[in-house]
Amino acid sequence: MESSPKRRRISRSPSPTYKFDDDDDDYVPYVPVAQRREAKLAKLSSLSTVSDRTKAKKQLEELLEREDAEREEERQREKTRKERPLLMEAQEVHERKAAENAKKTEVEKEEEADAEILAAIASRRKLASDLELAKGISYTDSLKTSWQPPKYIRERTDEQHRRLREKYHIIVDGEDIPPPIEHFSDMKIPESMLQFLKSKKITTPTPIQLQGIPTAFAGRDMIGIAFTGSGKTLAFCLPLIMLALEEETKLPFVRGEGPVGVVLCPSRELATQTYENVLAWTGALARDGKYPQLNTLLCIGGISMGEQSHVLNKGLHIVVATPGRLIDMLEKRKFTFNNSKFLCMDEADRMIDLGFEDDVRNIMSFFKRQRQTLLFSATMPRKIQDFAQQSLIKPVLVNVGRAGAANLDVLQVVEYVKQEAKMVYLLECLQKTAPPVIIFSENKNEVDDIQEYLLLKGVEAVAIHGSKTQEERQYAIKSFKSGAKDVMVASGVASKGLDFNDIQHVIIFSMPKEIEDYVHQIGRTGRSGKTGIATTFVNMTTPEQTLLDLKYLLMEAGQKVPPFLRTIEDPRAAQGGSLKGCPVCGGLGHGISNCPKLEDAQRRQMASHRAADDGGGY
Ligand SMILES: Nc1ncnc2c1ncn2[C@@H]1O[C@H](COP(=O)(O)OP(=O)(O)OP(=O)(O)O)[C@@H](O)[C@H]1O
Repeated sequence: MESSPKRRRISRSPSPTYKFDDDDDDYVPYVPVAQRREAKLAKLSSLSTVSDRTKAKKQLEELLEREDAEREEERQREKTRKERPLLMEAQEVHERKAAENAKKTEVEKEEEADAEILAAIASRRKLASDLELAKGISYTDSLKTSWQPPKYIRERTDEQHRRLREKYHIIVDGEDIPPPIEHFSDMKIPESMLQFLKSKKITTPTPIQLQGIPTAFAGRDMIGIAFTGSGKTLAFCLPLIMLALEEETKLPFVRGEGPVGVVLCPSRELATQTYENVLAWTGALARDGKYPQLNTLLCIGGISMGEQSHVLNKGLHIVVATPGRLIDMLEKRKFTFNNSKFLCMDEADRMIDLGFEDDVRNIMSFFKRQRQTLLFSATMPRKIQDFAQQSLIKPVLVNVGRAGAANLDVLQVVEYVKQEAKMVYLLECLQKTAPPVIIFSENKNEVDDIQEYLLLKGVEAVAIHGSKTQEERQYAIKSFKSGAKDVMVASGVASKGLDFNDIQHVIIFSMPKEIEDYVHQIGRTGRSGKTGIATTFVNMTTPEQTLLDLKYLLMEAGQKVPPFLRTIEDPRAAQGGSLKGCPVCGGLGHGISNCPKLEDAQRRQMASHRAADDGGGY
């Protein structure tokens, strides 16, 4: 007969982690109470003297009485537990919680509510491709590249890297962060590229470049946050160009092959601008004669792909795109991402924002191998950072200045101007500086009205907004960039990330509701180390919360706060609430529960659900 499993010893060499031996040394078998009593009595009878036996018997009786009393108590507790209705228990929990809550300060309550909303947002699906999500694929290591910093930089201590970052106000987070590099020449960039950058007055890396370029060259996923106009475009394009160069040099691309990577932008204008930069930089390399020509495709709505068929007829290295057209091209298999390994999202917060999220996921599904993913923006609220972090592999966060903070090279002036006086005052305002000037309005009709008014007054103005045709938008940008037109009137959406030379003055005709948009708009001036002015009109129609965000932003940037803004009270301060920045939009004047960005996002989401229900979709 087989021996009882309890007694069986498994005779194999012991594993270091698992114990197959059931004969545990610490094992204490259960002995019933009656048996224990008998054992104790037996022990008692073995005592030699009568007095010893009497004393021990008394002790034993006391012990047994105590044990009986304890058991009876436990039985009673169990009985009441079973008999008490669940509702009563729930009521008690509720009362206990209410009492605890009453003890909490307003700050704690607000923090708890914020944490709950954040947790709800964070529970969204991971930003990974549908394929990866479905198959449960997740990579654990960053992409390997052959690049490494020069030996003398590799030999520096962590403390030296830390001091350098501190000098440039760079905050980093992540594992094994590549070192910051203060000179382009130490980044192992081809000489012809260095010369070209020099000819464009780009001689020393900006803070986001000196930490961001080595990070990306090292193959690391990254979240890059830096002020408007601080040179983010070079920080993400250069790594892609170098990667493409390496691949092309190893084995030249032929028709149907490529691209190596893609830069995704939220607007056609921004994509066009980035594309032009990539063309200039790759052109500079090819002119050198030592490097091959890299081919770049601009993939945006509103332009005919036929125009670019010459690019598709060759091997393709880089694609700069907006999401919609890119998905269309990938679905039509004009090219594939089968061998692509680099994805960068410019203005990533906008891109990940509700609405674009599914497009991004869809685009990721076309990648067939591990990729390096970079996210860049001037404003990157904590919500997006948290969400994005889960989608990247060992990401490095490079943050230059508080996410969402304004560029300190912009002098911010806020003026109270009555609605009906705005147009007339605008003319006066235009006298403050020489052109070029950009005027922003949140409303397309207002953009048209302002342009018409300025044209009537003899001001050379062009206008750009979402309802203009692609030709009209291109004409406006071209004539403004070339200096043929002095003033550009633009809707907020069209403004993000556009880099115009030496804008002297930004006039915000209608203050955007979301403070992030304000930061992007004033960021069209004060670029690449130059200073600029931003004048913003506010009045009774501006929501008080927006004014509060503005007040705090001005205070943070050390700007003058006009008296009418100074008088606006923060309700959170009155309630003793917290004055931290909103984790969703970065605004300093409100908490998450009344964030305008969240409201807008929810509205957009509901609208898209409605459209989908109607069989529409977007
Ligand atoms: N290292 C540098 N030194 C001087 N100028 C630079 C440097 N890097 C970039 N620039 C210039 O600074 C300007 C702004 O750069 P870029 O458009 O990349 O800024 P950005 O950070 O992307 O801004 P935004 O957030 O508004 O998109 C460009 O005209 C660019 O040529």
